[in-house]
Parts: sequence; C-alpha cells; structure tokens
Amino acid sequence: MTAAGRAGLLSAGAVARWPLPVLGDSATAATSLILRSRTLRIGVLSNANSGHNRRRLARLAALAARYPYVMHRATGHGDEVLGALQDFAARGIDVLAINGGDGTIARVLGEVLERRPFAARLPIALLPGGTANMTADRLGVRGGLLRAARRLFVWAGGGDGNCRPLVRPLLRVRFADGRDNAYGMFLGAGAVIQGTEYAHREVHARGLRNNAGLAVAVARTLWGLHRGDPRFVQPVNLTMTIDGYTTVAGQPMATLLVSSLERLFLGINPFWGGGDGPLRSTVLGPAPRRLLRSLPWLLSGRASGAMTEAAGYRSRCGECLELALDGTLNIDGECHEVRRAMGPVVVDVGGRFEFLRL
Ligand SMILES: Nc1ncnc2c1ncn2[C@@H]1O[C@H](COP(=O)(O)OP(=O)(O)OP(=O)(O)O)[C@@H](O)[C@H]1O
Repeated sequence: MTAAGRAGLLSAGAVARWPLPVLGDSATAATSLILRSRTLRIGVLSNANSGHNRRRLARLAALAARYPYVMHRATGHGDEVLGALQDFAARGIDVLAINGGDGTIARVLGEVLERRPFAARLPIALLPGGTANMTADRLGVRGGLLRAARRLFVWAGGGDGNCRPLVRPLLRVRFADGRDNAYGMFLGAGAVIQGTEYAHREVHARGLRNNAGLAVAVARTLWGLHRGDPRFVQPVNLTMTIDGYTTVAGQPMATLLVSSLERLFLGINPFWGGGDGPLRSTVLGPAPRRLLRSLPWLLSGRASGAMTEAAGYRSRCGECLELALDGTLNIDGECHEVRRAMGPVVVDVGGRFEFLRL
C-alpha cells in the first residue's frame, strides 16, 4: 500500500485502515504520522481565560504532566501565542493541540499561517476548552475537556484510539484599512451580532453557557427575525461579490453568515447554495418570507421552494468574497467594525489544516 493509501483511520502506533474521506486536500501530515512508529510529541497550548479552562486548567495541566511526551503551555493573552509556538517548534513537536474556544483556535492558527513558527504544517488536535466550542465540536477530539485530553494523550503514546484526519480551510479576512488580518472558521454580521449580544445579556448571565444556551439564543434570534423585532432585525446595506460576481448589490440584509465548516454549532447547516469553493455564504433579507416554515430546510443545508432570492434567501459557495457594509463583523467571537468607505473586506482561504478527529 502506498503512503497516501495508508492515510485512513489511523492510530499513532502505525496501524491504519483505508479509506479515509479527507475533504478538500491531501492528508500529507497524517500520512507522515502513520509512518512513524514512535510516540508522538504533543504541544498543548491552553488559553487560560477561555470558558472551560477557567475552572479546569489546573486539572488539565496535572493530566498533561503525567505524559512525558506532552508539553503544556498556558497563555494569559493572545500576544503570548507566538512565543509558545516557537518554544514548541524548538522542541520538535509532532502535533499541535489547541485548548480553548473558537477565538483561541482562530488566533493560534492565524499565527501559524502569518508567522510560520514551524518548518512544516503540523496536524492539529482541538480540545474544547472554550465556551461554545463550535470548531472543536466539529473538528476536535471528542468528549469533555479532560476526557478529550486523556484520549489524545493516550493515542499519541501509541495506545487505543482511532483517528480520522479532516482537512479544513481557515478563513482569512483582510481589511482595506491595513489592520491585521483576522482568521477563523465563521464570520457573521447582522442578526448574528444582535443574537450574540442577546446571548451575553440574557442567556450567559443566567448561567446557561453550553449548547442549551446556544439553542436558546438561536431560537430567540430566529423568532425575532420572524417577528421583525428591531432588537434582532437591524438591516444593513450590503454589497457582496463572490469570485468577481456581484451577488448582493447594496441591498438591505438582516443576516450574513460565512463559514468553511460543513456544520455550525448544534449541527446546523444554514448553507444550501451551489457554486464551487470552500467558502459557504448565506444572506437573509430583512423580512424573509415564510421563515418559520422554511426552518427545517434552512437549518439543514437544503432549500424549500419558498426560499428564493425574491423571498429574501440567498446562499452561494465560492473561493473569495468581497463585502462592503457599515457595521460589525463577528469572526469566531471577535468583533471587528468595518465601514464601506474603507474599501471592501476580502474573505478567502488563508490556509488548510489537518484536524485530528479522535
Ligand atoms: N492563546 C490565547 N491565550 C490567551 N488569550 C487568548 C488566546 N487566544 C485568544 N485569546 C483571547 O481570549 C478570548 C477568549 O477566547 P475564546 O474565544 O477561545 O474563548 P471563549 O469565548 O470562552 O470560547 P468560545 O469562542 O468557544 O465561545 C478571546 O477574546 C481571544 O482574543
């Protein structure tokens, strides 16, 4: 069997089964992983301030200390990320584990792409140390934080566990005013911003920070959209081009979603549009017709007959999006103010990573 052929379900010990559905790219790093029979060295970078880490970091650090091939670094600020990555590179890690939420993953992978601390692109393991953990839920090691960490460490030592590498692109967001690029798996505007504010104000404040809290916030936002509630519907004029074609020409929109993930939190897939390219986008007008009746389709990657552009529904895939609007973009939980006058915001693929799904 060729090396590429062995890149199937794989264990660190070198036993692998074929076939492997690697989406969008070749599994180069995973292939080289399975050719090794030794224990894998893991560098775990934890965000000390993200959701679950605030309570569980000490236990995670104690767990990591039990495995001699695991190096653990906790950072208290994003500015410390590059130093930690350079330290891992100097120690020759085989796998980079990121323990934090969506914002941490975006920050760390963005630094990997922009500053290139590693000579080669390493496989990534995600541990759900954040609050919503949307990306880790889709691409990371399964289970709660400590269980997932133990599973990763045992697997890396050659123990039990099957690993399915998934290749996914990271969005790169470039601003025309020269500020630093942003990275992430998800970009939202319009009702996403109002829904997030609602979640912080009404849901998190009541202690509901997990998927149940997310479900409440999403349901409330959709209800607000259905009712035209101004707390959730604050139309913004949007111009959007996808791969050079203008798909929205200065029209009011209530919601913009862009992602490189196949599903978002709670498994929802609000992208049904065709077109080539890994960036999936959806735009909802200020009063999408028959919204409640369309939800089963809208949330599962399909379009009902009612979901036409004239009725306020647009969805399309592409390689490169240009956005012009006055408002706020939420990129994996980080908010960025943008103005039309600055020039368009360009969203494309910053790079692809291989995520170890265990
Ligand atoms: N490595 C890091 N160390 C410390 N702080 C970081 C690091 N990476 C990002 N940050 C900052 O920490 C904040 C919170 O991170 P993150 O979004 O990962 O946690 P969360 O909000 O609890 O989780 P989620 O995004 O899954 O809801 C972000 O504002 C981010 O800028």
